[in-house]
Amino acid sequence: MVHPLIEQLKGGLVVSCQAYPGEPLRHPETMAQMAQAAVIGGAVGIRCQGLADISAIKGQVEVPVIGIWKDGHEGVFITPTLRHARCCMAAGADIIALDATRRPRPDGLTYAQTVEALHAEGALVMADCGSFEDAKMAVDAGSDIISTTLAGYTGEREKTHGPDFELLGQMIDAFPDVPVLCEGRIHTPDDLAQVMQMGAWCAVVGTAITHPTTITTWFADRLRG
Ligand SMILES: CC(=O)N[C@H](C=O)[C@@H](O)[C@H](O)[C@H](O)COP(=O)(O)O
Repeated sequence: MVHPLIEQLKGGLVVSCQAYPGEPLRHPETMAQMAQAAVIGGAVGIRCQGLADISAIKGQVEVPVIGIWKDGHEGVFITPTLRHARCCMAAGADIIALDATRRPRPDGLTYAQTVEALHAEGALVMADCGSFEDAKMAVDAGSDIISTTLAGYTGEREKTHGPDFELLGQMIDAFPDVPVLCEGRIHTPDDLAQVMQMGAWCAVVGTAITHPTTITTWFADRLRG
């Protein structure tokens, strides 16, 4: 049985609103404004980072919020421990996304133990996977959603120019009973249409909608040839 909150995301676009450390837009109110703007444009959900951003965004939008807490930048850093996940929950996230790779976690728990503890506390868990093997592990652990988020970032798969269509297809084929979300390098409406046509439950778009510095480089680089 798919939870009603996850059902709400079906067939839709989730917009990731994140600004990175040191960037001009890194402020909870700014991210909350970004999230509101995305919802007005048709986002059915928001993904966001950090406890302050999660609570600021939850205070402004009605759509489900997927919360993460990035701590560090190497190895397991997306909601790396049970403590980080619990804090995201307490900040108001409706769904907690976690690094769902097979790498060791800083608190010594396995991914499955982390999911079990979170489920016992009533949380919904999204698995940020980097490979098919990760996805299998995440499904076995009972994840509520599995996603291609970390494909191309863990050394297990090549970083494709656009979304990792191959991994997405493998996940959709192998796990027909689990919602499979496509996230990572969806840069155009055509990419989005393609992943949804392949059978993704929903898709997350970040950079192409909410990261103006990168979008600017896409244009400015053309001028430099
Ligand atoms: C690998 C990693 O750390 N991904 C992060 C996860 O939250 C974000 O930096 C991405 O922006 C997000 O996944 C959306 O992807 P894209 O920005 O490519 O649409």
